[in-house]
Amino acid sequence: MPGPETAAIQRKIALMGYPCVGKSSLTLRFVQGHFPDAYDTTIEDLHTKLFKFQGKPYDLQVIDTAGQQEYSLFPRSCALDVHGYILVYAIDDRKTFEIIQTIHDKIMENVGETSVPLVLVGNKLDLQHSSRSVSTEEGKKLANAWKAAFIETSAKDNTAVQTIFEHMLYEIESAAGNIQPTKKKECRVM
Ligand SMILES: Nc1nc2c(ncn2[C@@H]2O[C@H](COP(=O)(O)OP(=O)(O)OP(=O)(O)O)[C@@H](O)[C@H]2O)c(=O)[nH]1
Repeated sequence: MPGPETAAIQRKIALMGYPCVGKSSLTLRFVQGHFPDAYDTTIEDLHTKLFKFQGKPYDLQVIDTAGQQEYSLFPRSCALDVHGYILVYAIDDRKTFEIIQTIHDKIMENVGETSVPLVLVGNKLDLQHSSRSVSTEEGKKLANAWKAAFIETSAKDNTAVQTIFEHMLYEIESAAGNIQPTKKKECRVM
């Protein structure tokens, strides 16, 4: 006889960052497995995905936010019941990296907890040889200052996209005391 089914663990994750850094492309790559070929400005989308992490089933809700500029208001949907934040910049666009600090500060102001699970993502890694303008070291340093995980990805080439969400769940579950950190916290870079 089959055993009782394990209920999926529900976690809500928000992607934030300047417009055009690839938040929707990363989300669609992860949720639907493809790279959209047309750019479509996001108002705000909520996606769901069943995902297995460390042998456990997760029911993920992924909020793909409208891109935030310097003076954008903090999205209300990101203020409540969000377990972790994925902050995205594009490695070929310095402005998107500079603004990620402002977005980080707004998260801290609005969520009001000292420790918030965060993953910093440098997207568009496929452009690293032609037009990189933010170094890996700079990304790593910022993530260290925030005590966040760090990863460089390409939604286009499907480089390390799933790893973003594994890092996110690791940050969420270790902050909640549900898993033991395996080693002293450090950046995980692909
Ligand atoms: N080269 C490259 N282009 C990418 C990558 N990810 C996204 N893009 C392109 O960047 C543009 C913006 O992508 P989106 O995913 O719509 O960006 P977004 O951050 O969701 O944008 P907003 O909805 O305006 O906030 C599109 O033209 C994508 O094709 C990537 O990994 N590499």
